[in-house]
Amino acid sequence: MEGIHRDVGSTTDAWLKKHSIVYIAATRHPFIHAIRDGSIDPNNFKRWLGQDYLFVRTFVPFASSVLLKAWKESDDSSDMDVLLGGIASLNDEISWFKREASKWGVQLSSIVPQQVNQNYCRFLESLMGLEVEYTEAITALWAIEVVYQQSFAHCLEEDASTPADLRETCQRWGNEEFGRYCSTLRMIADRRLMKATDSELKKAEVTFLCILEHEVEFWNMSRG
Ligand SMILES: Cc1ncc(CNC=O)c(N)n1
Repeated sequence: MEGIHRDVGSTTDAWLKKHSIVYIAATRHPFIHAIRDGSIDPNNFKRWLGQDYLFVRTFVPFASSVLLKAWKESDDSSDMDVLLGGIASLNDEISWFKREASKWGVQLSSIVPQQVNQNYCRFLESLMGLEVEYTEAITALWAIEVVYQQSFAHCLEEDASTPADLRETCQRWGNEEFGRYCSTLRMIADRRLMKATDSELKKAEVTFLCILEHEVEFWNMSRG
C-alpha cells in the first residue's frame, strides 16, 4: 500500500500539490509582487536586506550541518559536492549583502534581528542538531532555497517591471544556475524520502511546512 503511494510521482511533487496554498503564499507574496511591479517601498526593501543578511549568517552554519550529515549518512558521495558548492556560493552571498547594504545606506552592524527572524533562526538551529536526520535536513534546505529561487525568478520574467536597481538582487536567486542547484537538492531529497520510514517521512513533511510558514512570515515582516 505504501509503495503504491510513494511510487507515483515524487514525494516533493505530492507535497507541493497538497500544500499549494502555503507554497504560493511563500513564492508569490505581496512583497515579491511589489518588486515585480516596481511599487516596492525602498524602506521595505532595506528592511528585508538587513534582516536577510542576519538570517544568512545563521543559514551558513545550517547548510554546513547538512553537509556534515551528508558526509555521515548519505548513500551517495556526490551529495557532498553539491552541498559544498552551495556553501561556497554563500561566501559570495555574504560579500554581496555587504556591498548591497552600503549601496542602500544600510548599516549592517546596527541591525537588530526582529522577532520573526529570531523565530526562523531558532528553528534553523533546531535542525542543526545531531539527532535530526539527513533526510529531514536536506528537505528543509531544499525548501528554503526553492522559495527564494521561485520568488525572485518570478521578478525576472519577460512581463515583469522589476526596477533596474533591484534586478541584481533578483538575479542572485532567480538565475538559472541557482535553479539547477535547487532541482538537484530536490532530487536528493526525493531520493532520500523514497527510502524513508513513515515516521521520517512525516517529520520531513512537517518541517517542509514549517519552512514555508516561516518564509511567509519573513516576507510579512519585510513589508512592515
Ligand atoms: C529568509 C530566507 N530564505 C531563503 C533564503 C535563500 N537562501 C540563502 O540565501 C534567504 N536568503 N533568506
